Amino acid sequence: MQQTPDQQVHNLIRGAGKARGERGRAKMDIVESKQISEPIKSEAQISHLALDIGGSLIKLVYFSTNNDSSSSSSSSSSSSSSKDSVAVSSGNEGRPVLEGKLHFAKFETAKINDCIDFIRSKQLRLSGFQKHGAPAGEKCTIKKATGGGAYKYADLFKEKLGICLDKEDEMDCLVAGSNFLLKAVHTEAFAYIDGQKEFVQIDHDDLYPYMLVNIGSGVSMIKVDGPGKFERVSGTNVGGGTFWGLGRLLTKCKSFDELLELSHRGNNRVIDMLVGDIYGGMDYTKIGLSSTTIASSFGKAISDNKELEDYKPEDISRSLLRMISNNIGQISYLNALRFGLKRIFFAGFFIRGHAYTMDTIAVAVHFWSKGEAKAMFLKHEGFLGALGSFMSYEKHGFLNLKVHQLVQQSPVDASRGEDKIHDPPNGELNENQSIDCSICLS
Ligand SMILES: Nc1ncnc2c1ncn2[C@@H]1O[C@H](COP(=O)(O)OP(=O)(O)OP(=O)(O)O)[C@@H](O)[C@H]1O
Ligand SMILES: CC(C)(CO)[C@@H](O)C(=O)NCCC(=O)O
Repeated sequence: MQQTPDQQVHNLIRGAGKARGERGRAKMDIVESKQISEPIKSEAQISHLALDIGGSLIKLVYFSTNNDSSSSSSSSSSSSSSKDSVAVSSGNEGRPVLEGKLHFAKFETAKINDCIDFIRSKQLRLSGFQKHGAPAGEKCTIKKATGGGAYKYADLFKEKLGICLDKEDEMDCLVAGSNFLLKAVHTEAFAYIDGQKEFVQIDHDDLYPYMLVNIGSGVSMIKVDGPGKFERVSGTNVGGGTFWGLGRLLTKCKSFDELLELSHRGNNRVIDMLVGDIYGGMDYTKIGLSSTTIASSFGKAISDNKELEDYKPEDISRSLLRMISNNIGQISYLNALRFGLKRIFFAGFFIRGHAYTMDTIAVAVHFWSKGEAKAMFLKHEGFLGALGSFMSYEKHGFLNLKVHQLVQQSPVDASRGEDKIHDPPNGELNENQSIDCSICLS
């Protein structure tokens, strides 16, 4: 009988373990590159899959081995494998170490069948762990999953893919994903200042406490005090779902990216009521408001005597984006102030690496904090929950993950003021989102 790629590697690994007199599962251990030796070659790939099924989007993180020697880590001492073969080395105490990448993909939750087809096409459902005590003949592989959809769609995944979703708490996963990225990926965090991205070096000894603001469909504000130590201190229902929902109704846009794209060309002053509109063109200096400050989002629509059709969709989009980003920036700052936090990391797919969104949030935080607090953003903004879900394989002792810093690619072209991110239609994100790493299997 022909074996799946995953089975081939698992068998290979079992064989390698036996040859060294090992039994069953290995313990968790830190994989140091100097411990990697004796490369073993296989023509197989292996994948661990973790999901975050949110109100708007499903995010996937999965590991696959390199099938190209050129992509194996330069920090590893494992010798290169031939093309189409997998570099499998033995780590500490002969435990198998696989060189590869963490890949990222996303799908609209409303199109969950596309996600199911993707998982099927990549054979991602095959790798995993059999459920203990499952009746003979009942094939069910366990996958880590978080987000509300891990509950809502559990039956669908079981029925269509034979996958049992092992649920992990959403806030736990967001925090685990954020801590992991901030520590392991040195080009992860950046500030957005005057239209430029500036990478922020994270001091591992001075990371906590910080505020994490995850802007998904709704918004969660989490005070993070350490690994696994956090409190969700606030949230708001005016989030990414509000922008996309209202924007779709008001502009007839067919996709989120189209709505975002429109905002590039729009002018919010056509619809927003500015301080100057109220004060006859003057600043209100006494309370620190310039004439161009928005006094009331969408306020001009009261008196313009116009119908919706009379406004340009691009102006509506810009006004809406500004209103929501500004509001989130302000609430985040107020919560940071409650706890004396100076650093606020913004994540979630609402941001979408979009210049105007980041600029508005950063300016709001700067303005309200009088420069005391700093807004920062994350390269893998929308994948915190999915990464945290992936990390829980490690937490439960199934694998040990080590990121290779040297081959981590630059996330964005910092010279570009306006980033346009176009994902391929099949949900997989571009190469520079993937993270080179190795995993030590248990
Ligand atoms: N292609 C897209 N389709 C729909 N929304 C998108 C898309 N790209 C970005 N977004 C924005 O990202 C938001 C979803 O972000 P994210 O995936 O982080 O949250 P979620 O997990 O779906 O939501 P929640 O955590 O509240 O359940 C959407 O509400 C929308 O504003
Ligand atoms: C309900 C969740 C946590 C689901 O991800 C998210 O959408 C959210 O944080 N909403 C905001 C809810 C509130 O605190 O008002």
